[in-house]
Amino acid sequence: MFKIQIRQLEKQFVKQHQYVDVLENISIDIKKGEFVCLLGPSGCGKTTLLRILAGLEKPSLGDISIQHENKQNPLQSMVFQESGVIPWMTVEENVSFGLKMRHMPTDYIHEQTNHYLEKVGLRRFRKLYPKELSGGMKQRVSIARAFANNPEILLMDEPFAALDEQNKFILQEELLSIWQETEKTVLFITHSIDEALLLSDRILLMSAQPGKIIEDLPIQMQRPRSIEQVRASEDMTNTFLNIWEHLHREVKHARSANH
Ligand SMILES: Nc1ncnc2c1ncn2[C@@H]1O[C@H](COP(=O)(O)OP(=O)(O)OP(=O)(O)O)[C@@H](O)[C@H]1O
Repeated sequence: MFKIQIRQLEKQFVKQHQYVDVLENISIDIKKGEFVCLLGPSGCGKTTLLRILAGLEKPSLGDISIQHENKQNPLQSMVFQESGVIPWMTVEENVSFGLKMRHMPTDYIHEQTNHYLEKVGLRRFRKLYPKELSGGMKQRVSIARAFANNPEILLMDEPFAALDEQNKFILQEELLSIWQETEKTVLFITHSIDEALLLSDRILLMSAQPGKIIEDLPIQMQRPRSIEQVRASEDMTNTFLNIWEHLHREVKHARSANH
């Protein structure tokens, strides 16, 4: 059963009075509970694809469908690179915001909020405001809020890109632990090959603009994975090099097309 189906999706934008093809012939099937990473050169349309799935942009052509199993749940939640926390709300209020907006029962809001604050290690900091938090803590708030809202799918746009390496590893582990518990379907954009190898069931590689899916790589290494295991595995090293060469080629191709 596919949770997300994308069929022959195309997207054009008008830039300086000209049509620009940003996404071309994108067809993707994502199973329920899959963790899929999108990896591709800068400007290839990853964020545009996520924004289309979030309902923030319309496709120029093609179809998307997200299976809405429980109509009480929101269809999707999005987590951005820059923290999407609301500055005048405490940590706790930020996490419970979506649930309150949907008028969920008070007990359920408390339960969900406490559970996810615990999962991301923020229970002690529940009364703090975003200006009192580090970058890593703010991203934890965003992740807790996204999962607490119990969406059908999670869309994550480079959520850890601005974090230092240590914080990144800790948040990746926390995210995987929550994902395994909730069995949510996740579509995750990253520029980091290591991150994609650590997190993914599948990596979708995109070409330079106009963005097309040019490889669909299953990552079969057993979980839980640590970055040390990923680096020590010969299979993963080969996949890393394959992706690296692909990105290198695409970036060169994009540069020569621009000159
Ligand atoms: N609203 C818009 N109007 C016009 N052009 C846009 C708009 N949004 C995005 N674009 C263009 O579409 C292309 C793809 O942008 P997008 O942000 O989706 O790429 P990306 O792969 O996510 O890039 P990065 O990895 O650098 O974040 C870029 O050339 C961008 O300038």
